[in-house]
Amino acid sequence: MSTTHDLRIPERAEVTPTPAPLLRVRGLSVSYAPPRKGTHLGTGAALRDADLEVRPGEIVGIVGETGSGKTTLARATVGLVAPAAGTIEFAGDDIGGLRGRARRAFRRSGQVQLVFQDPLRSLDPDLAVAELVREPLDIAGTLTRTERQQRVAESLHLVGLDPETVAHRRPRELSGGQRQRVSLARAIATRPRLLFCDEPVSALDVSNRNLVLNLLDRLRVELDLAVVIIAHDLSSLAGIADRVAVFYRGRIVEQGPIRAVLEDPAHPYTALLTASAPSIGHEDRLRPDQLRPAAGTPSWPADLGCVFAHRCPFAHDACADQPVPAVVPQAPGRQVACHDAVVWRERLDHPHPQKESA
Ligand SMILES: Nc1ncnc2c1ncn2[C@@H]1O[C@H](COP(=O)(O)OP(=O)(O)OP(=O)(O)O)[C@@H](O)[C@H]1O
Repeated sequence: MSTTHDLRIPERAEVTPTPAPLLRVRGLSVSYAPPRKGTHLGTGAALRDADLEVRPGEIVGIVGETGSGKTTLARATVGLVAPAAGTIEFAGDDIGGLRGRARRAFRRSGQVQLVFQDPLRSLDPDLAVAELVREPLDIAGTLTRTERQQRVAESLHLVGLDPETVAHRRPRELSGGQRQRVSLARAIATRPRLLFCDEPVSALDVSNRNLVLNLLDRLRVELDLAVVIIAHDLSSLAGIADRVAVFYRGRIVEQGPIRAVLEDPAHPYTALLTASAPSIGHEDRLRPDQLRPAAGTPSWPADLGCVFAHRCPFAHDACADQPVPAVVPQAPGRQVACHDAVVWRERLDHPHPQKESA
């Protein structure tokens, strides 16, 4: 039996004004392969029914395990893959619906840039740093030759590299941290308003990680950038992101202000992530073993109901076969997709009757 819980909280009397979103993604689904005959749109999609907003000057973290659809959201936003459903608005314009020449023109404008995961693979090994950073400006075609040269030098300075030292080097002649900075310089050369960084620090050692994360924080202020950081682990986002969206199997299962999400996760998967990362969360956080299904728990199909049901210790029949509400407002700025959002915690104190008698 399914139980429904009204998690809506009353409107607050005073609402702090927030700037209009720069990016507004609604019901976005992306499929790399056409849907199989007789199946609904979402089946097999890399991203399903995603809602996300990013405001100017904000850093939003997106976190989830490999293959959960994080990069797909970024690729759809920069126009590298067309949505199967849903809308993508950038600065009030519908960019998800752009096709052909219009889509290429938007990409060339460089207003939204994506820093790829692996600079060694994404940077052309035959080009020198100055050419790599200048290339997006050549493609945009809006600046003179002199302006482009100035912009290349400015962009390298902004990421902490000395143009004189690195301009003529090839990517293989740089350290991992320097290559990451060149990727960033290339991405900011067009002065984008929104930057997606795919795993910007996963290949770096701890000291370089902090340097690059601090650099992103500084760039967002100096260039009034909105930044989306894609990460595998919550801990690399904890000190830098304003908000976080948690992905699981192509769905956003929870999002909200990062501190609130880390300290009081409303989705069992987020709780499992925080429980598994001792450096974040708080003293009362749950233990991983409390958030894993007991032996003998049925293996739920993933496509019909909740994508996390097969790993969720609190799953019941409705989780297996009833669509999860896309968003359940639960607190200001927070959204969670779970049949039993928040109330699953009560089961920790009052175990399910079937389990007591087992
Ligand atoms: N070009 C592609 N063609 C076909 N399938 C793809 C393609 N790119 C990604 N996928 C599939 O789409 C799903 C989501 O992939 P995506 O790269 O968005 O995940 P991710 O969360 O970014 O993973 P990772 O952390 O490993 O980068 C995965 O099942 C992946 O195999």
